[in-house]
Amino acid sequence: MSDVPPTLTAAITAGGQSRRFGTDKAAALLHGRPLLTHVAGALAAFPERVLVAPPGRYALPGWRAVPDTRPGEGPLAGLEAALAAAPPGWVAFVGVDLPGLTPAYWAALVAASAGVPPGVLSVQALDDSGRAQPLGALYHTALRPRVTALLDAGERRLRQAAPPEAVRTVDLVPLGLSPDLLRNVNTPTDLEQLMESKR
Ligand SMILES: Nc1nc2c(ncn2[C@@H]2O[C@H](COP(=O)(O)OP(=O)(O)OP(=O)(O)O)[C@@H](O)[C@H]2O)c(=O)[nH]1
Ligand SMILES: [Mg+2]
Repeated sequence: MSDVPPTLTAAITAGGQSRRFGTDKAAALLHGRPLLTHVAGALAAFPERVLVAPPGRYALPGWRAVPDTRPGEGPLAGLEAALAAAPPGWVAFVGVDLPGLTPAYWAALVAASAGVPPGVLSVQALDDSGRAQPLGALYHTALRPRVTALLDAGERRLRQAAPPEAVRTVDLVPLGLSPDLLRNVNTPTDLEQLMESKR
């Protein structure tokens, strides 16, 4: 069965506390729709869709709810749960606070994952300062033992999930995509600024 393409999985990590936002930012409205709905909409074409969140917190039709392996331990722990829940292959991993990501953004990352050497286990877009973005990125399920070992050792930074040599970066600009897509919402002010910029 080695000629069957591996399954693409979309995973939204939504187990955060929104401390900086003040209320649950997944439910905050942008252009009349919750941030969670924006994020999910961009990933609707993925054949597998999982939502890593506390049981019962959100109802997202078409998405399989998966509990955290380590509740409250942050997005790196959310990635561990996502990689455990996904069939072997690439996982598009995103938070609730990246409402600007589009199907074209994800298609660019998926295209960049095709034919990478076996050592490449993550595909990450470059932001407007040229830094690879670990949230809103692809991770291969082969990273799962590494992520578990990192968490066991006390690491909590998502950026550590893949070592630099295992990351394929994607420059969005030559693809006609704006790094502005990566603007994320941590505070109410961040959301207000997104509302002012047109979609
Ligand atoms: N599954 C899971 N997701 C998490 C966890 N902590 C944060 N996230 C998610 O990771 C994404 C980015 O995290 P943050 O921007 O730090 O969100 P947050 O932790 O809710 O907000 P702050 O409390 O302000 O840091 C969001 O989608 C969060 O819901 C967690 O423990 N488990
Ligand atoms: Mg946080």
